[in-house]
Amino acid sequence: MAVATVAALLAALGGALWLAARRFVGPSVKRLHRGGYSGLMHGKTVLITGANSGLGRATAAELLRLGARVIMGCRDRTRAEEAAVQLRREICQAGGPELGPDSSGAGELVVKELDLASLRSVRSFCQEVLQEEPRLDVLINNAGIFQCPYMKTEDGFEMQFGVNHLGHFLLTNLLLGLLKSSAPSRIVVVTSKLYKYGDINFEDLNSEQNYNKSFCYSRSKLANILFTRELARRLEGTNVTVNVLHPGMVRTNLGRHIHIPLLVKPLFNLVTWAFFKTPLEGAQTSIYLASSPEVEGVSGKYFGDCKEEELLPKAMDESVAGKLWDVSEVMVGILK
Ligand SMILES: NC(=O)C1=CN([C@@H]2O[C@H](COP(=O)(O)OP(=O)(O)OC[C@H]3O[C@@H](n4cnc5c(N)ncnc54)[C@H](OP(=O)(O)O)[C@@H]3O)[C@@H](O)[C@H]2O)C=CC1
Ligand SMILES: CC1=C(/C=C/C(C)=C/C=C/C(C)=C/C=O)C(C)(C)CCC1
Repeated sequence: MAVATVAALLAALGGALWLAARRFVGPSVKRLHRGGYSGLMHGKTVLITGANSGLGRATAAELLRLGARVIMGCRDRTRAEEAAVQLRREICQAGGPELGPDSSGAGELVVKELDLASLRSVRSFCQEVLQEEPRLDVLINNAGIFQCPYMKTEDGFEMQFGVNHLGHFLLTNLLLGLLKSSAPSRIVVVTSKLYKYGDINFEDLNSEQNYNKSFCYSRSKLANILFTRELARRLEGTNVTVNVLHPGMVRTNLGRHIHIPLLVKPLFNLVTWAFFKTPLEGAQTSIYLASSPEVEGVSGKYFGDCKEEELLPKAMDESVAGKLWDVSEVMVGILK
């Protein structure tokens, strides 16, 4: 009995040590712009959706540090203001420059309300941006919702397809004129490797016949890639580029709809701590595509860990991408 207990304790200790070693020795992405305030993004305006949490927040922090004017497009003003206050404080504590338009080399944070589950909200957000912003250099379509129970957006779309694809589809289209007039400019789209398990089933895009939350997430992320490729084709010759990335598995709030029994939670936390990237690690490819001179002029490509990667044929199907574009135009009501 005593031997069994000691063996179990040793196994648990060994397991914990192995997980800790994975975290600290395992492969991690290098921080692209280490410390310092290079001013690389000075004079540039960047709009990030879902910038109050996870990858969006980490991306905002880094681009702010590089001198950008960062517009945080967030659905909850209170959560967004809180995040903005924290981001400013973190930069000041790290010895960064004073934030604000008057201090040289400093970035600036602007919070604006944007609910991608409401076409009305997307339209009024864009109207405000077009009225107030003379330029837009980078748009980062980052916000996302993952495996929620069956819900519909204000306009009756299945929630994951509505927020992850359709909301961003309308947003991007309404801001294209400003991006074009600010060229060279960039659009960065955040997808997931889970796109592999999705298909664009045109006959039931709102999943009214059958709802599978994993399939719907994957379908929305496949839509992000097809959208990127079709948009890149349409933007040829405009000096506006659009690329798509997967961040890897990142420890964020994305899993909020996954129910994990209380007893298993500590183990789950340990595993995600060991195997998942931190938000700052996960945000590196977004930051790279938004700011690096290395990808100037590159468009329509898929990236992971700051390198181009191959896509499955279904994500490169031009006829599906074209049809999805046409159907999305009708769904969001921008058909000319
Ligand atoms: N974490 C991961 O392992 C992976 C993440 N991704 C992708 O990364 C992106 C960022 O997710 P991540 O940072 O992980 O998750 P978080 O949940 O931490 O952040 C998601 C952000 O999207 C916002 N959001 C959700 N719904 C809406 C809406 N209706 N309107 C406006 N904003 C909304 C959230 O706002 P609020 O805080 O108010 O809810 C939040 O700011 C997503 O597109 C996700 O699919 C891809 C692969 C893996
Ligand atoms: C860390 C953590 C969680 C987060 C899970 C995440 C972040 C899931 C990521 C999903 C992926 C990989 C999506 C790919 O597109 C939970 C479930 C809230 C439970 C507590 C610990």
